[in-house]
Amino acid sequence: MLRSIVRISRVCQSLGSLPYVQTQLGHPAVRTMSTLPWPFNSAPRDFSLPNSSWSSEMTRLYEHYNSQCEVETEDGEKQRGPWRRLPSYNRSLKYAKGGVYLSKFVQSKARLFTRNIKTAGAAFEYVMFINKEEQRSVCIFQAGHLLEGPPGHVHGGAIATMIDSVTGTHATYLSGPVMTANLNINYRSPIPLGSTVLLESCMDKKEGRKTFISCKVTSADSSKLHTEATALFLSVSVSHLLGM
Ligand SMILES: CCCCCCCCCC(=O)SCCNC(=O)CCNC(=O)[C@H](O)C(C)(C)COP(=O)(O)OP(=O)(O)OC[C@H]1O[C@@H](n2cnc3c(N)ncnc32)[C@H](O)[C@@H]1OP(=O)(O)O
Repeated sequence: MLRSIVRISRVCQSLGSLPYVQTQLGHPAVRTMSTLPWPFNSAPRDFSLPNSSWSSEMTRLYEHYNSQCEVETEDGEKQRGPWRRLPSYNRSLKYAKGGVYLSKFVQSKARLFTRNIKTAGAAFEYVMFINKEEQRSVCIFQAGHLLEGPPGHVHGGAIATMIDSVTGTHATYLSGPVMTANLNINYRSPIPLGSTVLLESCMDKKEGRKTFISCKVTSADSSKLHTEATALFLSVSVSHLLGM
């Protein structure tokens, strides 16, 4: 028991020195793993890559943003573009530095809420891109049949979940470990089940520990506003985040 506690505290220290977000955003350790061929490749499945459930609209938008993650210079050289795709796992803690040990002790059966359904396309299909310079993000979201609220339309709680996830990821990217303190949502028009929508978030301001983010959900062609939200995130310590 004592040994476990010592191990947990060491892991917490190493996590504390590493912004939590680095895990989600392609921590070098994850990249190294993914370069090894199978069966030595123990990298987790990245849930934000295209799969057969994606609609043509979802795929088109993915390709639009993905093509801007790497651009070609006039000399034909490739360089990083304005956007960056964020990988997404269903058990992020396990893939943090030292997290493989911590995940054995902390909620070992826990899975990221939005990534916990195995059937592709059944619930939350999404991919998120960040534009660091413009401090904004975009998420392409396709709502599956398990997210029904009003007949044929997406449940308001599922929309709130996506807004919290997108603004929360964005705030984490900007400010390190954070928790949602306040989330304010206006539902303007229902989202048809199975449709692809865009969630666009931008940072409004940062004041000390507070990061203010706003977000809007629109149809894929941006012509229809579905939902608007503002969110406040407070920077927290890693131990607060893990409830320790
Ligand atoms: C890559 C990662 C991907 C992540 C994606 C998923 C993201 C999902 C994010 C979540 O869903 S987090 C889960 C839902 N949130 C929670 O469970 C948070 C529960 N609440 C808390 O843990 C604490 O209340 C909290 C950390 C938010 C704040 O507690 P603190 O003790 O750190 O702050 P404190 O109460 O001292 O307040 C600090 C400042 O914030 C202000 N504040 C706190 N709560 C507020 C609030 N709700 N509304 C407005 N202002 C608030 C407070 O007035 C004060 O302002 P001033 O400094 O100007 O005086």
